[in-house]
Amino acid sequence: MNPLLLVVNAGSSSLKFGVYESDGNKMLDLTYSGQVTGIGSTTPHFRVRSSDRPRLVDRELDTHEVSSLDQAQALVSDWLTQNLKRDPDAVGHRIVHGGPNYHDSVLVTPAVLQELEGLASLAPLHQRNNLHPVHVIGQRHPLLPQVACFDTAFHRGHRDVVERFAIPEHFFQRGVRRYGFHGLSYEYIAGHLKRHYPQEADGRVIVAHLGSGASACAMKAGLSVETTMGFTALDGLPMCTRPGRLDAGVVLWMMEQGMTHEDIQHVLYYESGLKGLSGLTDMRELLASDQPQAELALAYFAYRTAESIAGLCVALGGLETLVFTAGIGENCPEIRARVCRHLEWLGLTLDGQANQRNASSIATGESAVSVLVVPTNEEWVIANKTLRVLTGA
Ligand SMILES: Nc1ncnc2c1ncn2[C@@H]1O[C@H](COP(=O)(O)OP(=O)(O)O)[C@@H](O)[C@H]1O
Ligand SMILES: CC(=O)OP(=O)(O)O
Ligand SMILES: [Mg+2]
Repeated sequence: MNPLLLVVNAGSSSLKFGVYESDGNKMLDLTYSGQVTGIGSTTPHFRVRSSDRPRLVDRELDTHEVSSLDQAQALVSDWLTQNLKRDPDAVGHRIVHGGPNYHDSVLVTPAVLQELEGLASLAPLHQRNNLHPVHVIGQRHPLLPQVACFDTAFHRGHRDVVERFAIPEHFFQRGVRRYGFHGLSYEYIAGHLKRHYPQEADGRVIVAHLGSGASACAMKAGLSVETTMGFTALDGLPMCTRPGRLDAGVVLWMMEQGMTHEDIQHVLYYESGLKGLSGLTDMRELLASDQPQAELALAYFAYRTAESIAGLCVALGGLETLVFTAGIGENCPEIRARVCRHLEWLGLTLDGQANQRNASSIATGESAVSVLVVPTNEEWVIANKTLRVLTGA
């Protein structure tokens, strides 16, 4: 029988999953893909599509039904138990932080699990949530292979000037480095460009992954050469509840005011970014609001995102292709337009109608930079990596 793979991708506001059948060498069919989105928001939603039914499940949830990722995991686990005709042969997980030692996906062993748990404080929104299903599945099915696929792996191998912080060397030796995240998404985009836009893929590309967490990555020949996130998933672009780049002096000031580590962590991971500026977390709510704070949050998000994209141009010596992806990047013409307006000095001009339609190519014919909208698919990358670890290929 063909191996069946389950993929679990826990983001900061969503839980996505996929069930894939493979022939042992390559992926054949996506049996189910599903997601619980808007976790912790006022509009959580559960969707599942199968190969023949695009809306197998399409259910709005009550806020209290899934106010946490734990509840979302229980919901998905119950659904899979009721609907999968047989147990999967392996499970692939998105694990946000791989630390200094993991350059590629690995089979989870008790030692690997222990090391990954040790990184939890570097990704408080994600790591424990990512590892929770590994534990639960491991307890129920101790012989089932589970594979950890890292957000950080795609960025390993950066040059020293990119990977280092300008602080004393011993911190670097102890793992204080710019790791970068969203690597599974960037790897998907790199593969997509190679297949569908081979000429662009060979050139100077920046990918803006704008979801609940947001970052951007400069790529040359499909490889990451620079990215905006660093030691943790706090740095770089502003996000739904994280500030993005922040003067470290602000954290020192908070400590001086008597705030505890926990208080500061909470402010930086749950209360900042769009929410800090406007009180609203979801981009759709912001766009619908007529409050001046909502306008400030939108303007800040677009300005700082464009500013970071401009910074990444230094790593590439210019820019030929800009790709928008993830929840906001794929679905939000207003934000793409605002970001691109800040980049017009690059010779970039957007085709307003194509942008409004979420078309796959949204720059004008005269634009010096081509602008693409590519739906990301981290689950597909995880499924392929899981299969490779299983087969030792
Ligand atoms: N149609 C839309 N218009 C604008 N923003 C959207 C739309 N759909 C989703 N989003 C935004 O995308 C975000 C989720 O992106 P996603 O990449 O799924 O996040 P994550 O994987 O980090 O949980 C939401 O917080 C919301 O702000
Ligand atoms: C790393 C990160 O921020 O991930 P997400 O966008 O899924 O929250
Ligand atoms: Mg995500």
